[in-house]
Amino acid sequence: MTLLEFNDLSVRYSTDDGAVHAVEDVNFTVEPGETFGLVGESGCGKTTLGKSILQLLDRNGYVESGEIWLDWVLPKWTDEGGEPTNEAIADDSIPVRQDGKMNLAALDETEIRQVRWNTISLIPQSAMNALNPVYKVGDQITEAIQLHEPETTDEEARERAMQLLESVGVEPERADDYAHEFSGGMRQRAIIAMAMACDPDLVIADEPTTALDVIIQDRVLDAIRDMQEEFDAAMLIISHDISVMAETCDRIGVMYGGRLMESGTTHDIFENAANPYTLGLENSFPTITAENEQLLSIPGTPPQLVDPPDECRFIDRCPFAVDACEKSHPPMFDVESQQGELSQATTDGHRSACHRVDEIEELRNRATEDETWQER
Ligand SMILES: Nc1ncnc2c1ncn2[C@@H]1O[C@H](COP(=O)(O)OP(=O)(O)OP(=O)(O)O)[C@@H](O)[C@H]1O
Repeated sequence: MTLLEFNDLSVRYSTDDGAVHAVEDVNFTVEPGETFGLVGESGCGKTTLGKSILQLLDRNGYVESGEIWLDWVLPKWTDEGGEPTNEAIADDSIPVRQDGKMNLAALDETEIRQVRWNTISLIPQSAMNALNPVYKVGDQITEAIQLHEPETTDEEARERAMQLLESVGVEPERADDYAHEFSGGMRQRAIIAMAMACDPDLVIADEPTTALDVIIQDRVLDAIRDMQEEFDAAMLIISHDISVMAETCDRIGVMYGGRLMESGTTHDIFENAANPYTLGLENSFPTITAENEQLLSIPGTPPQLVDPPDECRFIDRCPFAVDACEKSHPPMFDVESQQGELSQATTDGHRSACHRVDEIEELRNRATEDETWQER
C-alpha cells in the first residue's frame, strides 16, 4: 500500500506582489521503503513541497488546495489494533479516509507534531548547521530518542545513539565531540543518524550532499543508502543535481516552475526521458558513464511564479513549443501508451506533462543537438 500520496497539491506564498504559485497541482506517490527523488533547478518548488509535508512552510506559505495522504493515523483515531475507527472515518471533520490514510495538510499544530520525527523526519537544507554547537553530538541524538520515546532509559538511548553513529560511518567514540570538531561530511552523517533515531517510515532529505565535495558526497550517499536498508524507511530526496539522483533513487519526479513535469522509474527518466525539460536538464549535467560529453545548458531562467499565466510553465525556454503550449499547461500524459495519440495518465507510471509527448522519439533526437538549445 502506498505510503504517501500527493493529490493535486497546490502551495502558495502571499507576497505584496501577489500569490507565488510555488507548487501547482502536483500528484505523485511514494511507496514504502523506496527512494523517490525530486529534481529540478533552484526555485522550482522542491523545498516548498518537502516542507509542506510536515507543515514547516514559512509563515506566508499555505496549502491552497489538495491533500497529502499518509498511510498512518494518529493513535487518537485508531482502535487497539492500530486501525482507524469507523467513527473517525465517518466523521467529516476528521481527516481520515476509508482506506486508513490521514491527510497531513488538514492536521492542526499539535497533531502534526506527533507525525514529525516519529513517522516522518526531515533533514533540512543546510542541515550541517542544524546541530547545536554547545551540546555533544551524541547527547543530541540521545535527546532526540528520549524526546519521542520517553520510556527509554539514558543508558539505552545512549547505546542506540552510538549504534546509529556507527551505522553512518562515524566512530562511536566521536559521540563526545562537539559539532565544530566534525568535518562537514561527518556532520551531515550525524544528522542522518539523528533523522533515523525514531525509526521513521519516511525521511525527507533536502539537498543532502550539496555543500560537500564529490568524494564526501559519495560517502554521505552511501550512508543514506545503508541506513535506508537497515531501517527500511522510504526516502524523499530533494536535489537540483540529477546525477546524484541517478545513483540513489528508485523513482524520480522532475519539477519545473512549481509543476511536476515528468515522473517515472530512474530507468524511465534516464533512458527514456519524455519531457523537453528533463532532456534539457540531463544535457546540462555530466553523467557517470560518458566522460568527455559536451554539456549543454538550457538558455534562459525559470519563470516568475507570481500569478503565472495558464500556459506551459516551460514555454519560454522550450525549443519544441507549439501553439497548444500557449493555451494551457499540459496535463500528465501516460508515456508508454502513446501510439501517435495522447492519453492522460491515470496511474503513477511513466508520465510526462508535454503536449508533444506522442512525438517524443523525434524530440529526443533533436534534444541531443547543440543548435536545438541555442537562444530562442
Ligand atoms: N517565504 C517565501 N515567500 C515568497 N516566495 C517564496 C518563499 N519561499 C520560497 N518562495 C518562492 O517559491 C518558489 C519555490 O521555491 P523553493 O525554495 O520551494 O524552490 P526550490 O526548488 O526548493 O529551490 P532551492 O533549491 O533554491 O530552495 C520560488 O519562486 C521562491 O522564490
